[in-house]
Amino acid sequence: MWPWWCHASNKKEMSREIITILVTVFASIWFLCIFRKLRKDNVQLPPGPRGLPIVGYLPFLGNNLHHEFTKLAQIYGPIYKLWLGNKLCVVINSSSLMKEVVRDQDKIFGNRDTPVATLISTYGGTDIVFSPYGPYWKKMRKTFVHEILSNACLDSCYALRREEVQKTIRQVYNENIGMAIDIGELAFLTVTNSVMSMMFGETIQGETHVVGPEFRKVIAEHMVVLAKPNVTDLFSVLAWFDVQGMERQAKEILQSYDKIFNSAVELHTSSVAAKGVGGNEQTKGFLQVLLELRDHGDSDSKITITQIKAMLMDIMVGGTDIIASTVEWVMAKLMQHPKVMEKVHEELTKVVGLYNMVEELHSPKLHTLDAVVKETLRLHPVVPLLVPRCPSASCTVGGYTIPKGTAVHINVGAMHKDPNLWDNPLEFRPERFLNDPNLFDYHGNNLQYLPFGSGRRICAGIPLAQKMLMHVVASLLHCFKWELPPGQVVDYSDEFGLVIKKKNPLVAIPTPRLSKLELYE
Ligand code: HEM
Repeated sequence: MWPWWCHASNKKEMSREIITILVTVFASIWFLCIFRKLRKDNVQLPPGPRGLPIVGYLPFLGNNLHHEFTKLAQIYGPIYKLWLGNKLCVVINSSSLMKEVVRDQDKIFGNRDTPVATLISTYGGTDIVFSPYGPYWKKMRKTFVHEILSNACLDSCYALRREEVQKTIRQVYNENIGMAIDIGELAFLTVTNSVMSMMFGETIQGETHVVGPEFRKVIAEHMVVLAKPNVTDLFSVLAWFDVQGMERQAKEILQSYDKIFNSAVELHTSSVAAKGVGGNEQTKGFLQVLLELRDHGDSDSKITITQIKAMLMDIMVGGTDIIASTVEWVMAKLMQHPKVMEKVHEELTKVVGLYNMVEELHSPKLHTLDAVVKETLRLHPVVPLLVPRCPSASCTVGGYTIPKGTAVHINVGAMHKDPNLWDNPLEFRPERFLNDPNLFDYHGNNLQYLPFGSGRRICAGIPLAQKMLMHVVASLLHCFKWELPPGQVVDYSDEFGLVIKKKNPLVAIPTPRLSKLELYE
């Protein structure tokens, strides 16, 4: 049940609740007006559960939105609607209807449905994920893809992420052999440190320990704010009131990010001033690349400091928890399927060799591991409802009207388990990705498999995500054998949030696997 219906514990909260009640009365009148208007206009909305007056289906949803949406799909079919407060939500569950949204009408569905706290915490929605479709978004995305995720930039930062993966391997070897460790936490630290290292580059490396722990705390708080439902978004007349205090929280988070980014910019500027731009031979981080565009870019590529910070924030949010959770799911799947684990180990021995460490250049040859990662993302897509879209004009999907401004959830999680598309959909069978390796990739072309979304708003970070995911998983598996602690079984319960995580962390015991122990040093 939703936390904001809880009783008030002090005067301030009581007055908030009185305001809420008053405003809810206005909201219900407003809701009835909309409802009448839709009827009068003869708009045919998709079917869906009725819910209660005023609050709609809100009290019945529970916390695990992705499971609830999939259950409702079994009752109401490939497209259905729900009223959450006076917000109309539509859930799309089939591949053919997803095509209508992300391909046939991709431009109309190019906007996001952005909650108010999200808008505040992302520099007013000026980042890539939440900015509306248009010239501003195009420029931000182009800068990100061409400047940050270009092969040249990613190759030049390889040494930085490689160093972080090796640090993890060293740490596990020196401190954790024979001991149970939390794989999700290990992956999160590795990935966050790699991303921070690439972001700030060698110029301020060594100083990142100053911002490291603080950064991790802010990201964790931000994830909560991005995922938590806010009553203000569901009753538009509440827009003036911060009933749950989430807008205040979002402002605080933004201030924390800003403090960290400002100190990184200062460190960078003083380091460049000390060494001189020409004399600086060190690897450039993303921040330096972007600051150079701010200072020396032409009218097309010039970028403001706020845009830089918003972009860095997307990299932190997109590049840390999502990759770390995927690593944990992959490891969980392998722990439960020892025969597949054996095949992956055989492949690593053959391609990499027990006298070598894994390098990113090995990834294209690790076909079995690639299939394991793909199959894991089919069964456990970490962003199963994608990032909600919002049509910029009223349109038709599956013969039903989707009014302008509706929040549209694309239920990739349900589609990935559709028995009409997949044989034995609930079984873990990586070989389905091995038969024809070109049939499924991460680029959203095959509308049967969309872990990174599809269309214009597809994940912008795929090249980096793919590199890091394969390198981290392959390194953990190549360097160690992993076993569950005695008596433990892998459990697959999950928790809804911006990223779907394992509810109970995967804990496993490593033993060394390499033939040359110096490699661990
Ligand atoms: C396993 C890793 C990842 C997964 C599964 C993933 C998944 C997704 C999904 C499902 C979306 C929404 C797509 C849609 O609405 O169609 C998205 C958007 C996005 N992702 Fe990722 N992501 C990952 C890693 C990353 C990384 C590493 C970065 C950045 C370095 C990143 C940056 C972004 C950005 C900027 C967007 C917004 C794109 C836009 O709106 O134009 N992601 N991601």
